[in-house]
Amino acid sequence: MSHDLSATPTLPSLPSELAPALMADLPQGVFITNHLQQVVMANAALLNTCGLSEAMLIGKPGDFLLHPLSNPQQHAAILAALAGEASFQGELCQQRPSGELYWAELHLVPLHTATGAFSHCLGTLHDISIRKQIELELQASEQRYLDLIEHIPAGVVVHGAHSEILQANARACDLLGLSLEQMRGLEAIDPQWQFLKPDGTPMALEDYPVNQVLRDRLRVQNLVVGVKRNDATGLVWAMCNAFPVLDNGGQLSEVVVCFTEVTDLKRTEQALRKSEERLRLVLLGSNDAPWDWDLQSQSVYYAPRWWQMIGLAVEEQPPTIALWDSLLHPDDKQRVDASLVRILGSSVQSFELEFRLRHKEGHYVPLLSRGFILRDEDGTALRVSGTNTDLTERKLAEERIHQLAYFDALTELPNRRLLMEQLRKALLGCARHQRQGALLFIDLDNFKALNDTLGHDMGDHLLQQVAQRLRDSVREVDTVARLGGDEFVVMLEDLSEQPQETALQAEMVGQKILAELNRPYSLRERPYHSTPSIGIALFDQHTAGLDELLKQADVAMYQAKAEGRNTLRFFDPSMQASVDRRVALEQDLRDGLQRGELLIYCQPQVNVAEQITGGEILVRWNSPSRGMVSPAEFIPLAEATGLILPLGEFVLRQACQHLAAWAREPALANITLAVNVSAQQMHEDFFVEQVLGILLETGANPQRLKLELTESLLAKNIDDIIAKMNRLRSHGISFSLDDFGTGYSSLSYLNRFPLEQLKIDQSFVRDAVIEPGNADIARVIIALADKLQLKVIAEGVETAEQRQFLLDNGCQHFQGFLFGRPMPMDEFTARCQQA
Ligand SMILES: Nc1nc2c(ncn2[C@@H]2O[C@@H]3COP(=O)(O)O[C@H]4[C@@H](O)[C@H](n5cnc6c(=O)[nH]c(N)nc65)O[C@@H]4COP(=O)(O)O[C@H]3[C@H]2O)c(=O)[nH]1
Repeated sequence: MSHDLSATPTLPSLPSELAPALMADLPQGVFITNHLQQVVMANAALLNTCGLSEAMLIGKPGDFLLHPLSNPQQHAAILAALAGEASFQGELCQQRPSGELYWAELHLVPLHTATGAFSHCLGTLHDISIRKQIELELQASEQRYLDLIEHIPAGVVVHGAHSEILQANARACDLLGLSLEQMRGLEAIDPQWQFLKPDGTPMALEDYPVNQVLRDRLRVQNLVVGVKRNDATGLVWAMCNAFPVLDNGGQLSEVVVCFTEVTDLKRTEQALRKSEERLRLVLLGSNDAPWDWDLQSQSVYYAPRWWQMIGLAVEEQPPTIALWDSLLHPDDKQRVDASLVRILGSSVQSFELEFRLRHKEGHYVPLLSRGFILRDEDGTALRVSGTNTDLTERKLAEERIHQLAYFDALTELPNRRLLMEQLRKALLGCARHQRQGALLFIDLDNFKALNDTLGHDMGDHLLQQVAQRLRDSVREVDTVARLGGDEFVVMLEDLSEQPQETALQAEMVGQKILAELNRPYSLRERPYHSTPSIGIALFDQHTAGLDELLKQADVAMYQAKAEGRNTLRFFDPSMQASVDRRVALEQDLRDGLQRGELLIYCQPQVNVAEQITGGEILVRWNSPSRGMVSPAEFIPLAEATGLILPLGEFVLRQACQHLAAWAREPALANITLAVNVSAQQMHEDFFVEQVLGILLETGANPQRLKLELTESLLAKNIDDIIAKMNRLRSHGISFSLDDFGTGYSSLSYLNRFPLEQLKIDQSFVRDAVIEPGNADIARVIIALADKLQLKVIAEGVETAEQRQFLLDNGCQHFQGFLFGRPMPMDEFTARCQQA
């Protein structure tokens, strides 16, 4: 501000008249004070700047420069300069008389005479208000900028064009662990910096954000760097954005680097990555197959293991939910689809479902699918993720455990435990279906002797063969179990509703088993003969305890043993008695057939005019010991024992012989005989040949032979039956469907059978005039026959009223006591001849 006096110039000798003129033209304010510090001269520019007139200034002291707003130190320096002690240069705040403040730059230079005496002081005053204003604004702006960067939450470092740090805010100092003083001047290549890449490895110098900008002059955006600090904090992570600042000439002048700390984020990310890695390893090791289903976009992700589980290469097919659905086992589909709809529509967060998916090789893989559901605030499912676990091994293990727990290891038959469970279920089934069942307790005779003489090995071998034969002797639905040792149990379910019939069915199976187990065995190439003793107990919904039932069968088995072994016995004495009776009847029937005790009767069939058009052949058994036995009694027995085959053949032959004999008599030549054919006969391979053979042998006219089939016969092996009927039909034989309306024949394929006639069952006829329901059925049958272009005949017509009803409804053929009971053939022949 003030200068050394020795450096001040001396006043040049200037013609005094030139000085005012010179000063008047200067644009700068100039004034001169004398050694008394009075203003002696001032130019117009000065007066203008100060807002003073010459009168206000000339001759006045130079203290007009001392404005109270300016610095007191400046005042002293100005006064010293005016006194010639030193020069002055400075910027001061001044005030015009109008009160207006302005800034001025003041230069004061003391002038000396040639002898060195102070004579004058030369002053220049320049209004710098505008410049000052700009400077102040710049300062304020600078301050604002500094305040701004100081307060933003990011760290900001400003580098110069050579990477040296010019400025840094407190957040940057804090983040980088250095004070502003330590930072200023530091260059980006300073070894104090140690930056790391996102993966934690050291970052190359040229990749430091500031160096990238210096090199490329391009922004660096969102670069994550790790900063190693020398304090306890260790490593911090920051997201960096850096950009170049260019000067007016387009040259890079600064690089600004902004840091946002992301240490927490980075740690979370690292933790997440670790957790993902752990999850990946766990999944790799766990064998589970992850999947993910975005319900909104319907996009699905299946992990490689998912594909592998069902034998497909990854994405061998488009990964869709439809693919999964198409691989579902048909038996699981409905359940699983319904469960998913229910689960997604509810508020549950997780679920477990078991199902099977089709493997590429065709088999199904059992899977447990565990899923987690992501929902929005309204509870709508957005996404489902989970894993599939292959249950093959577990299922096999469960099966093995089940096998061990419920099956006998030697024979692989169910053991006592499983038998008891099945028995419990069977008893419940009895109550539901009103059907009875039977328990057959089978014990091998003399098994202990075999074990003792030939060894346990042979004993085991025999038991295995017995098990197989038992299995082969019963239906799929029946149970064969081994209780232990040589004790077996066969449980028959769903037998008849009638105790007598149930006993018969059980006895049949028992006989079959007896016969099967009596066949010779081969024990290691050695022939062996074994017999069983069988005890039978029947059960129904009233049977009390399982153990009690088993004991009854056991007791019956001991009874069989006591009665000489190799036989069967019923627990219930009345059952036993009925079985005994039945066995005797069977033997008698067999003998009776041999001895010619069977004969045929015929019942007339008439038309509307009550003329005999034919007759139904009905067999009779004239037993010397039993009298005339009804076919209702012995036909079921004949069917159960297979005797129906020779019996049926006998009846057919007898009928054909009569037809052949009648052919020559005009009164009889047109009579048609209907012969009942049982299902067993029809299912015999040679049946067609047998019928044709009898026709050939007797010479009967096939046109006069009608075969009566029952409805139930048409339910099994339909194609075979149709083929046989067609062959017989092609020879002129006709068919009538007996007992129509009592069976379950499906009307939908009735027209596939080459029938000629439907026979309305007598039960509908009997009550047709009493019970409207039966009348309706009879009407429907007649209408149906009409629709199918079949003839219709009503059987069991006993009254004129019944006949009239049938006639009124369109039935034109009748059979029943009203027209004649079944009668011996001679009688029938005579009646036809009389007509
Ligand atoms: N209440 C009443 N009954 C009447 C009337 N008209 C006829 N019947 C009886 O009804 C049965 C009609 O024979 P089905 O339905 O074929 O029923 C026959 C048939 O299924 C079977 N059957 C008879 N003979 C043979 C045969 O040679 N072979 C086969 N497989 N079964 C036969 O035995 C069943 C019973 O024969 P049957 O005792 O002779 O009994 C005959 C007959 O006597 C009537 O107006 N009122």
